[in-house]
Amino acid sequence: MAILLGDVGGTNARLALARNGSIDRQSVTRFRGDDYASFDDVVRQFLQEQDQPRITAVCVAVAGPVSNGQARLTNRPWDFSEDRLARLTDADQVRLINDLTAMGFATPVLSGDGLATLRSAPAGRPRNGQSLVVNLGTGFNVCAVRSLPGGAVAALEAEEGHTSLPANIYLRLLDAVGPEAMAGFISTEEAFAGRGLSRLHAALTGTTPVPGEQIDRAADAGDPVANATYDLFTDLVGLLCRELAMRFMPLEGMFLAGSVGRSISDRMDRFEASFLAEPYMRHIPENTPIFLIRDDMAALYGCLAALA
Ligand SMILES: Nc1ncnc2c1ncn2[C@@H]1O[C@H](COP(=O)(O)OP(=O)(O)OP(=O)(O)O)[C@@H](O)[C@H]1O
Repeated sequence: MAILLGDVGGTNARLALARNGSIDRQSVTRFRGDDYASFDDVVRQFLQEQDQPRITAVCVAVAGPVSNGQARLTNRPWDFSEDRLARLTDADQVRLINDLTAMGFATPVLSGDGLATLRSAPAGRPRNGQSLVVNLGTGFNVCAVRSLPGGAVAALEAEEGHTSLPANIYLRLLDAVGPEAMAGFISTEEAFAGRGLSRLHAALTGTTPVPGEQIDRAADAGDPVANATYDLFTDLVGLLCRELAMRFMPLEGMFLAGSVGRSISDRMDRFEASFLAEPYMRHIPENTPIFLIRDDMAALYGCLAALA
């Protein structure tokens, strides 16, 4: 008997089994979305690889909006339904949740190697039980988290990636890339997900977009334009996180996540300079610690917590 857990992003899907209240690490498997026509195919293949265990419950985190037991990935044409998953797995209990909501549910259990402190805040700072997960991956989104009595948390759904860019970020980008290239930077997600980093690099080099991991490798190898792209991108992430700090007041911490989020973690001096640049109400970002979620399984922990 096992619980089936899933974390489905625009690029990757991770599946795992949980037994006796904890995730079986051996079972965690990553599937590339491009290799499958549907999520049902991924589930079938995973269960076959795991010798068809009896599934009692399912929770799948999806990178897209969820309502009435249905969900659709924002960055891949896959749809999900609790009823269909129940039929496919024979489980009695099936729950679909947003992937950032899952990350929010995971925040209380992340520790050790799974979490790095990128920026400390004063120990005696005011506390308010609020934190925020900020994911920069194939997509962009946030999850506001509030502690509840007894160690539980409330994790709020949002579609922050589909908000308009703040004016200060828009103007910095306009200055760097010119009006023609600005047409692509229409929303927060278009600027801050992986394709935003790629688009920025393409605009600065005058070439076609390449994946973020390629820009990251070029920057590590000392390529000047890749480094200039990362410097500007990190400045912009700092400005955006200042906006998010004002909107959500996450005095317990802001948790950066996603492959793109992880790739800026060695540029925290630049991040901090723009995070704290605005003098008005600076005490709020100053009192906000910044963490990096390094654990690839974070959303899976959140799925398990969501079934509890
Ligand atoms: N080292 C890296 N540096 C910069 N960008 C990267 C790096 N590795 C992967 N990416 C980019 O990150 C994005 C994938 O993000 P992630 O690995 O967090 O996947 P995901 O879980 O599928 O995303 P999401 O949950 O947002 O849909 C792609 O745009 C990819 O090109």
